[in-house]
Amino acid sequence: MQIHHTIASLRAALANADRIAFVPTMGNLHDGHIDLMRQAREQAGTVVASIFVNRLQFGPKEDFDKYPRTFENDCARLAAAGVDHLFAPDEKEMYPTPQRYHVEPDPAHVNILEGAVRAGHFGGVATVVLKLFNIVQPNVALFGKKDYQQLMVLSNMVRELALPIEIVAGETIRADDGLALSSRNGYLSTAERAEAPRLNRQLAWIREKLAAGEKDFLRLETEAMAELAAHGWHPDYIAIRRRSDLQPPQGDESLVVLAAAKLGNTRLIDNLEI
Ligand SMILES: Nc1ncnc2c1ncn2[C@@H]1O[C@H](COP(=O)(O)OP(=O)(O)OP(=O)(O)O)[C@@H](O)[C@H]1O
Ligand SMILES: CC(C)(CO)[C@@H](O)C(=O)[O-]
Ligand code: BAL
Repeated sequence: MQIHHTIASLRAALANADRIAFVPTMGNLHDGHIDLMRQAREQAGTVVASIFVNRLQFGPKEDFDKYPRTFENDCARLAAAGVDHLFAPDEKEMYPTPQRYHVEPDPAHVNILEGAVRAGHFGGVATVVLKLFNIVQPNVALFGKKDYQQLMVLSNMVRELALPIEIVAGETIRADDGLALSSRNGYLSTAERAEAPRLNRQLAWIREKLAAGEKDFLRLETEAMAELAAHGWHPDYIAIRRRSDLQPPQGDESLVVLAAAKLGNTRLIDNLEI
């Protein structure tokens, strides 16, 4: 695997690539990331991953400074997964001057759920991903469903800006007890880690109730949040939405139930398609 810290080096290496599959990450890699690399390998002859902790998508009180950085380990995992090129720029390379040109996603897509809690987050994600797309110029890019709203926002960006890139969604990879793998799981204490699968269990409970014909979405959302709160969580939302644009369902659409909640100092998200 070749490691590139500059745009010039990556561009030179990719000059003759035929078809490129790209997986952007913020590092501290786990099996969820590695599954995306595996799918990327099936998509194209050249696989590019990136590691960049993007300041633009973190709020002032969020965990940018303490976000886990495990570069050596990540490189070993990417090489073992058959990644051809790793792009790992520092902040000066990505943002040599303050980033003044920003992507402003559709407010209807970002003023809800994660975006309502993390103001400016999806603008920061869209801006860095568009810039990474311009640097890598992939044919296909892969993102995990764990970050369901991110996937929706980026799919819409690609469509509205007519980027010639196919977006492929990877299923959420979970621990045996159901907890969605996430770099932020590493912040959990032993007791919190034992409690953490309850988030997924509440989503599964909602899915079961819906399958059994329950129609009162608000009751399910409220009861699931109350159950979390009773076990020491601070839920931001549990919401049953239509998959296409994450708005409240109007009729017979395909649904997804999404959740975000804090356990101690750690904020976890998860979702289940219904
Ligand atoms: N459990 C998972 N299964 C599948 N894909 C995942 C999983 N976790 C993360 N991804 C995907 O990996 C890509 C990079 O994500 P990122 O580096 O932010 O990892 P993360 O574990 O989600 O970290 P964080 O704790 O910041 O949410 C994104 O497309 C994300 O959706
Ligand atoms: C897509 C991404 C790499 C942009 O920084 C990040 O939001 C992530 O890791 O999901
Ligand atoms: N996995 C999404 C990146 C973030 O939480 O900032």
